Amino acid sequence: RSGHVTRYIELHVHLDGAIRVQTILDVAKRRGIDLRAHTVEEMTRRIALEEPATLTVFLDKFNQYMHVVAGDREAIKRIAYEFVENEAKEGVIYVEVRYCPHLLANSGVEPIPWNHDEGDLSPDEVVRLVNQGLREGERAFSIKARSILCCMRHMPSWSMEIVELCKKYQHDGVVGIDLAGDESLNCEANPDHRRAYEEAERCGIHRTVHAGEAVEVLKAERIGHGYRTLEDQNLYRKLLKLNMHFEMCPLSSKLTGACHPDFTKHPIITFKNDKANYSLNTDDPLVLNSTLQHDYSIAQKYMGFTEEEFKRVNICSAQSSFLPEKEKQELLLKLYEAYGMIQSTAF
Ligand SMILES: O=c1[nH]cnc2c1ncn2[C@@H]1O[C@H](CO)[C@@H](O)[C@H]1O
Repeated sequence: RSGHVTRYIELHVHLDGAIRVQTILDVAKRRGIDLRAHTVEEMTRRIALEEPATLTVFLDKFNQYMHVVAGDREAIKRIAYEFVENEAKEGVIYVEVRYCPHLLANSGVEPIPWNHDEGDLSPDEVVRLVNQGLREGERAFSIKARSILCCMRHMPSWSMEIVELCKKYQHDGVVGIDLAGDESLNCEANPDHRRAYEEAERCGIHRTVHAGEAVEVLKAERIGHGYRTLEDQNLYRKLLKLNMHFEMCPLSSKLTGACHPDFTKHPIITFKNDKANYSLNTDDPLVLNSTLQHDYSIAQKYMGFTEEEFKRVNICSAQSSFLPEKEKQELLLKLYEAYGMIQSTAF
């Protein structure tokens, strides 16, 4: 992409949807797991979604590889570390990465996911391993990484445990809670999810939710995607007035079938024209076989984005990040400097 913006913030990306294919192959080999795919190309073809499908088909792709890394301490830490390296290479200076600790554990989780036998890796230790990987990555690549823990729509019984983990690690890398998974399961009002979000609010844990209806019920501060809020103009106007932040993922919205595949008619264009508060994100670069650069070039090529709008988007992202106020101001200052909006304070 031609242009000047080279410093980014990413707020909506799934750690388990952002693993390197080579890492999956390496871990499978070490653990003696037969993947029936031996090269990065073969494995990528197996995982990647290339044509528009449904969210259900999209989420099914995780079945191709999650069993390889789940329950494996070394793999989980490595994934987190390499994730930070990937983000740094893309020019990201601050990222909030999300995942569900229960989906990577093999003990203290009911049911144990991915048909694994019971082991001894608990969701709590998963969070510690991810934190370690992220922290080492931060030091090695000089960027900042925080995490968001995901409740899963189909597993309301995990949600209270997730919020307890958010509380436990609130001052140790975890900045928020999310509700992810298949949106055809219409379950914002599920009492377990609801109780978890109430507890999050009570304890000052920041809240984002995949899908927009959830603002009132779950007291979300940000909305994952939310393209369809445009279909309800009253809701959309209300959210604009509230300065609600929308985490937009261009390529993902097409391939998960959330939006019409014609990017030139994409809802993001309306959000842009209305100068809404939103970010541009990859969502799941592994499953989409994509990069943040690719999402930005889609926005530039098909949605009429200018460098000015890219700057505004990243400033909105920093402002809507889940960082404490002081760190948020530091991050904003970095962006203003990178975008030539103030004189560098370095000298
Ligand atoms: O675009 C998405 N919409 C909803 N759920 C998702 C999406 N991408 C990934 N996940 C789900 O979130 C879990 C935790 O990271 C993933 O395991 C996947 O099941």
